[in-house]
Amino acid sequence: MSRSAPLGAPGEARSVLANPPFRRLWISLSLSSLGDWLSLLALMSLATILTMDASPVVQYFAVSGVVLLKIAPWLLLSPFAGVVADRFDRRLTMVAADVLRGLLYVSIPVVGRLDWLLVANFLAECVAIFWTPAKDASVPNLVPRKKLEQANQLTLLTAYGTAPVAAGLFALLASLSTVLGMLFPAMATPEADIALYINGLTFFIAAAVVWTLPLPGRPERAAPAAPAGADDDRTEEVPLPPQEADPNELTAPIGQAATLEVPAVPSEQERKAAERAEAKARRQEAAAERRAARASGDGQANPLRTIWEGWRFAGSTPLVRGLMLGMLGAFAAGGAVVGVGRVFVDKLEAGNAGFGVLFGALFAGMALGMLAGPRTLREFSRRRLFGLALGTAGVALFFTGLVPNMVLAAVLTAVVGAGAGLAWVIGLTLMGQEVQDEVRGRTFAFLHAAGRLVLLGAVALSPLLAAAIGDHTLSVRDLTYDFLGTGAVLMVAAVLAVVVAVVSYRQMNADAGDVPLMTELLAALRGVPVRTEAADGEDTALPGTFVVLEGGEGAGKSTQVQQLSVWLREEGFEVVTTREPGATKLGMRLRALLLDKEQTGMSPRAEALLYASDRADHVHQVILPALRRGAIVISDRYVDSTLAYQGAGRELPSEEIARVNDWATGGLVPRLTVLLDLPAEDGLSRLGGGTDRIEAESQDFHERVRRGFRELADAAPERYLVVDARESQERVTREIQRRLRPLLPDPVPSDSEAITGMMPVVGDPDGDD
Ligand SMILES: Nc1ncnc2c1ncn2[C@@H]1O[C@H](COP(=O)(O)OP(=O)(O)OP(=O)(O)O)[C@@H](O)[C@H]1O
Ligand SMILES: Cc1cn([C@H]2C[C@H](O)[C@@H](COP(=O)(O)O)O2)c(=O)[nH]c1=O
Repeated sequence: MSRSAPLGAPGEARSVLANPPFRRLWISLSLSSLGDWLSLLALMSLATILTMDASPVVQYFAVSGVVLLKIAPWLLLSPFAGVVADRFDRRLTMVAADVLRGLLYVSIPVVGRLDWLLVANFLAECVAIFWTPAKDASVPNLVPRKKLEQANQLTLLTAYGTAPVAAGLFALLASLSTVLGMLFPAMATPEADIALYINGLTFFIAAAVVWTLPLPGRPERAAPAAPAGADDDRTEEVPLPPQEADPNELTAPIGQAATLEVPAVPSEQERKAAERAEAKARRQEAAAERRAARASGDGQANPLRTIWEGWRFAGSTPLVRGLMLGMLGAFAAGGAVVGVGRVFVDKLEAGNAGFGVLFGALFAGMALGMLAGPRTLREFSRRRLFGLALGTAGVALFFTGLVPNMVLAAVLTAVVGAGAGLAWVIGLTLMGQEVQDEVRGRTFAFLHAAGRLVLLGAVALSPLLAAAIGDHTLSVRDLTYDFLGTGAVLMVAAVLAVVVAVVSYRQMNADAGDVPLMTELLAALRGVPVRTEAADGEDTALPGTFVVLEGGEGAGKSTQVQQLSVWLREEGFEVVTTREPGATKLGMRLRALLLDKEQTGMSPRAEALLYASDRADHVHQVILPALRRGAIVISDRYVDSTLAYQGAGRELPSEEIARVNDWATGGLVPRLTVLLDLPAEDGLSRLGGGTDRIEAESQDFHERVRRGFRELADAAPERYLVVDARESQERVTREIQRRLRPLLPDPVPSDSEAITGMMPVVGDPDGDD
């Protein structure tokens, strides 16, 4: 994930709010949230007042009915809401939803009956279901990616920060009820009625504000015909004539499609290549149109299919899976707290005041977590922080349940709130960044639906569980311990939160590089970065697969790169083959310098830095763009070559080389490194013709290089495949295929035909399939 400056300083909040469209959305969200909380309090109070003469059971059901009817629609309608958010004009959806909700809330005091209160409350919640994913999915359309975290912090701050404001407002209205009753004699319950009118008004204002937002008419859909250009600003993809190319003209690695500035007077070969590329683009465009028509029938996509796709997506990437799991675990734990919280406080003999304190501590903690957490841990990996925050909340909750003491409970509840708030803001941010616009609405809708289901289940089951466990007093000699059923439920919820935190941490940390957690945490607390952008967030969630072939001279790397690329393209993948040094324009110049035998006396450090410099450009220009669009990148040499040649060969300290290269590459680590292992003598004897500056080094040097490579592979066997390069070429290829196959993504999705078709096949300079 990119390092966006978290909120916490006024300047940071201002920088997000300086964006006028987001500022307008935020104002409308603040108003709607304030209205929502106010209406909850007003409806519960109204339900109590309207059932004043009924039995306590009816009164209990009336009040809890308000809450249940707020939750139930989410279970029924959420999936459809996601489709609406992804298919329809999000601005219109939000405006219509705000107006409808405003009308419904205003109608409650006008009608003044319990049955209509419950129905209108239910209907308003049904409408809110369509509003929420439309809003969630719109935020990334209004703010730059790097500011998403701040934007989400602000919207969450509003969502929860307005709760105490609404409570204060309602309390004020309640304390003025006598005066209000005199001013508005027609109102039976002036504070609740006025709260509901205010609520209605906030929704009308919100609708007017949203109407002014510059949201796209319909959500952006991925353009299947031009995926390669989606991430960068290239204008034209032209297949290169690989080997004959003039190094000064080309910026691409071997056999790779690259961006070319078409020369004013193109050569015959370039003209043909451009014609072929144009013809291919036309074919791809036609195929994309056919696919789009097939997918949408008469322009209308099948909603069930779209829902299914959204559902499948939610579980298809470790990151989203980890996030979903973590957030749902948090809902379950939160539901248990809500379910037993009031009784728990009673058992501590703290009554309503105590409940108020815990309520306040939770919200204060959440605000602190959302605001200060990302700021304090600015340098910490967001993927790791999510699980860590959740785990911290779980541990605090465990001790809240274990130690039945009101003061301690208040402090620990604040910690629970801080952890939950931090996890929530990070979770939403990561989802906003990682989930494609096309399915973002559905993903958020599923999160809301599943979250409410889990919440409802936890709220309903936790009191039963507490009752089943019961309260016990344990005595050991003079010591007694009150073991509360409610406390036990909190501990169970805490264990669940910790387990979920660990699982989601592991899922999301899978690609996050190998910086030890404590090292990173301590560095982050000191404000020192130990990770770089590529090692975290965005770049580790890259859809592509990065594979490197390493080995000494003549080991067969280029041969295997070629074999693998042919195989993978046949399997339907987009493949980018590349090499070091010399994959970019700058790299070609560096290569010429580095391998020039005339270049005598180069210092080992300068040599290492030049290779690292070539690599930095390579990663930035070639590797990352390809990985971002989902390609399989196969590189002939990478960081290990510097560690082996300049580290072991030139005897430079390997930690220093690793550090420089970590910085140069942004921490990008290959998914698999294949080491073609061969005695130096055998490899050198395979090379015909003259030698370059490095090949010309002594046999001792090359033997040290070989040992260097082997030590690297031995140290991290899970990331390496070591192959005996004396075996036949075919055998070596088969061995690599066997190891690589399980690491490959699913076979190409139906609409990526255009992607694979676009890439030239190695050995086929035409670039045609
Ligand atoms: N498994 C093998 N057995 C025998 N010869 C091989 C094998 N693999 C490749 N060769 C031959 O060895 C020579 C060097 O192969 P290749 O260029 O693929 O090696 P390389 O590792 O890329 O070399 P360099 O160090 O120059 O980058 C070529 O002539 C190639 O045909
Ligand atoms: C990436 C890298 C390479 N080298 C050396 C190894 C080779 O002798 C040449 C590259 O040429 P080839 O095409 O792979 O034969 O450069 C190095 O010393 N350090 C590196 O980081």
